[in-house]
Amino acid sequence: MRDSTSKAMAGPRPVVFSGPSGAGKSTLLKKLIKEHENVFGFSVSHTTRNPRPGEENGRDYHYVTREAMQAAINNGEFIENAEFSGNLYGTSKAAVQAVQAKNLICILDIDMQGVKNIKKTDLNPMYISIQPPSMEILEKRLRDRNTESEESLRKRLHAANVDMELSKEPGMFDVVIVNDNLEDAYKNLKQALLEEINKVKKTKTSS
Ligand SMILES: Nc1nc2c(ncn2[C@@H]2O[C@H](COP(=O)(O)OP(=O)(O)O)[C@@H](O)[C@H]2O)c(=O)[nH]1
Ligand SMILES: Nc1ncnc2c1ncn2[C@@H]1O[C@H](COP(=O)(O)OP(=O)(O)O)[C@@H](O)[C@H]1O
Repeated sequence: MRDSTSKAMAGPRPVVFSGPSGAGKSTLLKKLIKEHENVFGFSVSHTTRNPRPGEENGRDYHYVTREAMQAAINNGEFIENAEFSGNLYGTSKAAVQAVQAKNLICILDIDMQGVKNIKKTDLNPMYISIQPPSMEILEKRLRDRNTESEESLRKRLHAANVDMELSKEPGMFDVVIVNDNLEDAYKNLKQALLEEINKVKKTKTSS
């Protein structure tokens, strides 16, 4: 039996975002959080990859060594963790609690392994998949982003193929958004979250 009391106390239902690297998750999430900063909070993951130009420790990720991260995982500090493209990534319990303590909708940006592992927990989020219009467009966007080496690009494109296949499994996601035109994708995203956004706004104005 799941403990509904602790969930009710944990605040609004979290939202998990997944989809291939380069699909546009960060772009859409940043827009969403900027427009609704009193509604959404980002679960800041840990990673062993290096920060990209413009990324900030503690805001985009907690950048850590593999040794430190493995020790924290062994210590039971993570809800889930995964190896992606040669690096460790994970959601700490503290990252989610920090958002829930503010009574915000907690947003998780995680890969497919993370989605599968979160499904085994009692977090009970809504699952949204962000997909590119095609593999060709995905590759172009990833190349134009200019953040990856040829080796990393190859790994990401391979993972994207696997991800896009796994995403087709019925029931894996509550909502699938194809990010072709950015403004249209953003509108669809807001529409999918409208009910949850209104719920949070209502509790804020009535308290
Ligand atoms: N399982 C899991 N995946 C994560 C986590 N944080 C980020 N990811 C995923 O790791 C992958 C790589 O992320 P990143 O290095 O930021 O590259 P990008 O997706 O190309 O911008 C993406 O699919 C993210 O969704 C996490 O805490 N857990
Ligand atoms: N709808 C879109 N049309 C064109 N370019 C896009 C669109 N959405 C995102 N991008 C660009 O594609 C690249 C990958 O997007 P990003 O948000 O980093 O993806 P992810 O977080 O899923 O890896 C970025 O350079 C971003 O500016």
